[in-house]
Amino acid sequence: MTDHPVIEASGLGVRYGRRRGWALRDCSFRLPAHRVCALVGPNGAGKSTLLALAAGLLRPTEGTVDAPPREETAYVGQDKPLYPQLTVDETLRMGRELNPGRWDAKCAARIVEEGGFHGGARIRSLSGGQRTRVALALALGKRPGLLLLDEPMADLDPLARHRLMGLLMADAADNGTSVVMSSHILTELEGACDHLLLVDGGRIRLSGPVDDVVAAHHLLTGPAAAANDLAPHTVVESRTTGRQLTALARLHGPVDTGTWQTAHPSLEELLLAHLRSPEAPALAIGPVAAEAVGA
Ligand SMILES: Nc1ncnc2c1ncn2[C@@H]1O[C@H](COP(=O)(O)OP(=O)(O)OP(=O)(O)O)[C@@H](O)[C@H]1O
Repeated sequence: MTDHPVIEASGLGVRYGRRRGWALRDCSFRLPAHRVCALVGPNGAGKSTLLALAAGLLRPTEGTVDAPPREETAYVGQDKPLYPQLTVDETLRMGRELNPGRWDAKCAARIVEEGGFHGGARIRSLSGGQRTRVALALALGKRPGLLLLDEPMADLDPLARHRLMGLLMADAADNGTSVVMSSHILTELEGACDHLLLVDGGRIRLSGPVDDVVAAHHLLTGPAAAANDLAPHTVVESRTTGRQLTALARLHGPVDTGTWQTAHPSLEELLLAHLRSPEAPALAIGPVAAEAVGA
């Protein structure tokens, strides 16, 4: 495993037309190769835009993005474009013909077989979740170095999602695939992803290895009257219930453990706190271009 980046962006910005605002602005980050990166953010944050840039489907309005060439990249967007008149088997055959020399027929067939539908079924007769499965089979069958997934599991039932996620992660680990996956299902990301990119309002809010980002935050619980104690720290979010205050913070020195109970947040707690506090200072851990680094 090496730490060279699979995607590197510098001052990246996208505007969909002159009269529109910036969908992405001043985004600088490095995503390490051979890792699974979670791309998180509210609706309209810029996640799909970022994935389309990495896939080479969109050109930046400003800045640069370096990513592997298209033949080494598989991209599964939200609107999985399959040919409705083809059967599942014909679709996989097309995958093989389009990817000579690298097509992994076994892997693609396994993903489809787990769905329990017939290879002779026409794509148009499949449900949304079943089509997602075929799109993922096409993407993984390509044996990509970089797999870009835009909310891949959104229309799968919980069991199918759980199984497919397991298969995807095992396959990525076995083959050293770099994965970037956007998702709104925060619980799904915990344990599955080792790198994090949180985007909000077109800007990078958090970036770095998941463990390091979590370790950089503390959940503090203490008396509301002692709120001033938190002044030296970066408070992402604080809430008061009666006389008790709970805060998610990045500490810049010791806290009085006689007054404050401290614990590390779960990834979900951390992400929710940042999503509720879009004005909190950004944090970048690891090698990134200087402009992405915040408090
Ligand atoms: N083709 C387009 N033309 C014009 N504006 C667009 C286009 N695609 C995206 N946008 C705008 O760019 C911004 C970012 O959209 P994007 O789809 O990247 O967000 P997202 O984080 O993927 O959202 P979601 O979670 O809802 O999928 C939004 O304000 C959106 O309206």
